Amino acid sequence: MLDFIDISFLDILDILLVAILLYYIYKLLKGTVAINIFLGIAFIFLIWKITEALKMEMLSRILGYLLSGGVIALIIVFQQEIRKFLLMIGTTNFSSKRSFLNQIKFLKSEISSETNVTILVEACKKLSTTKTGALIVLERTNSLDFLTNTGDTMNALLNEVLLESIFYKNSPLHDGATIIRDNYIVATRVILPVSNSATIPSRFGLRHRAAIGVSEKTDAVCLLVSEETGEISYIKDGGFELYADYNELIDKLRNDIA
Ligand SMILES: Nc1ncnc2c1ncn2[C@@H]1O[C@H](COP(=O)(O)OP(=O)(O)OP(=O)(O)O)[C@@H](O)[C@H]1O
Repeated sequence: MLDFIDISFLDILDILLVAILLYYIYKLLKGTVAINIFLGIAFIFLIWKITEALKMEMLSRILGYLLSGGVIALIIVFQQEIRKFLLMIGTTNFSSKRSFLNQIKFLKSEISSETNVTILVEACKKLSTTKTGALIVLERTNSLDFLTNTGDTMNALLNEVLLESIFYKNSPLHDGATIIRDNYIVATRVILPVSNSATIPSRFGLRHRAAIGVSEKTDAVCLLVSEETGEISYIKDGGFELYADYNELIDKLRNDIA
């Protein structure tokens, strides 16, 4: 009687993989209009499965044709998202680049690969007191190469004065975002994808939307100094990470990029 509860290991694996797939799709579409299209399709799929189970031949066949024929339409509608999805999967380094580097640290003792978080926060504090706008993106496991190409590449060891001078208002490099990989500034004047999320309060402009955008599309985290208020924001996973003081911010950063 309880035959239907007979769940094998492969069933659990199947459910787990579908859950991971759905999570990635949700992460990709969160805050965009595409999420409504996705929910619409999921709803039609659910109805189709119910009509199939209830053996409602005609309706299930119509919905089946609609869904199978719609695959091509979906590829066209979601062209951008599919591209980003593949990029996200393709650039996810499951073995964690940093832990690998840490393991072979003894081979390159004089070169530090770990981001110096204190330098970052000290630079932001200085920029904050002068109300100088800044947008710093910290690469994690997803490669940001597709973004660095939109700006000027450089290869400079992270340095507080250098960071401050990049964002200095009259500097030719101050516009756009600066990308940090390990302990290096690898690009400046980078154009980030802007978030369309309707939940971002209207007082936040493009700088904040760009920081949220890149943290939605990739696993990068951002430090942002507002030109208007001098406030330092820490952005992660498409949202603001709150912190009580600078020490907590440093701890959070260390945790997230270690
Ligand atoms: N897509 C983008 N990618 C990277 N940087 C961007 C992007 N859009 C805007 N910026 C940066 O943000 C600056 C404009 O910020 P804006 O005033 O619109 O933002 P804000 O969120 O209100 O921040 P602030 O509080 O500093 O004013 C631009 O000069 C540019 O340097």
